[in-house]
Amino acid sequence: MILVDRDQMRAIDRYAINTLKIPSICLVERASLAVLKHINLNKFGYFAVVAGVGNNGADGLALARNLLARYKDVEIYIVGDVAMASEEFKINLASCETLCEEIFYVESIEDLENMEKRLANVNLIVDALFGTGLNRTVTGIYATVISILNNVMKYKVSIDLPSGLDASTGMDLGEVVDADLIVTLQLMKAGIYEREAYKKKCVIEDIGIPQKAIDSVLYGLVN
Ligand SMILES: NC(=O)C1=CN([C@@H]2O[C@H](COP(=O)(O)OP(=O)(O)OC[C@H]3O[C@@H](n4cnc5c(N)ncnc54)[C@H](O)[C@@H]3O)[C@@H](O)[C@H]2O)[C@@H](O)CC1
Ligand SMILES: [K+]
Repeated sequence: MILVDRDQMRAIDRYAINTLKIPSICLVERASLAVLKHINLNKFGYFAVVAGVGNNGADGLALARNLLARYKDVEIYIVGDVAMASEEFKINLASCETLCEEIFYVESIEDLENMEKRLANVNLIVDALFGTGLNRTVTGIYATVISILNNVMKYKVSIDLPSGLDASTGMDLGEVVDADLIVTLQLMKAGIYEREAYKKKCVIEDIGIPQKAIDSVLYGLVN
């Protein structure tokens, strides 16, 4: 099995997007469908997607949109400054706004309390706060959100990485989402593999990044 650290995975993403000209939004869509594949829609009908404003959040919003397209109940919680969001996030948010009545921007203590209360009603929480972009300790509102997710005792699916886990070392960067299932994208992250508890809950899903991107970044192969 190929293991990649944070920098390697991000370089592979960049190679696929910049050199192989695969639109980033297509990778995000593939990521969302890869996660959807692992959700039992007969068992779960009421979802919360908790999203940061990077591309992990974009994956989460694309998943929310795909769940909404299947007439599922979805509440969306956004943590972070939307003005600073990635393009892929903004595109998916615009679509979610047309489909979903329940988009909550989590900024204040009242917002956190409201989120905690409402999460008691959902069946499944999607963790789309941080993926490979996480590069420092989780503090402040993000740490509180992760504590709430862990306290509500609902089934949790993390996209790419449990938010708070260092993709390279497997160290906890503060609070970490206690995921029931991790759908990691394209390649196994060294940080997940390091931690038995996470590794055994993790599946790897192809999102269409060509082998050429992997060979080029990991082995310096170019043709
Ligand atoms: N186009 C792409 O690059 C792709 C990205 N994908 C998804 O996007 C993820 C990477 O996305 P991003 O690079 O946007 O990053 P993330 O969405 O993982 O994180 C968002 C941002 O949070 C900030 N951040 C880091 N540590 C923080 C902390 N402790 N507290 C607060 N903010 C913090 C960083 O500025 C980072 O860019 C992957 O894990 C994967 O889920 C996939 O959809 C495949 C394609
Ligand atoms: K995540």
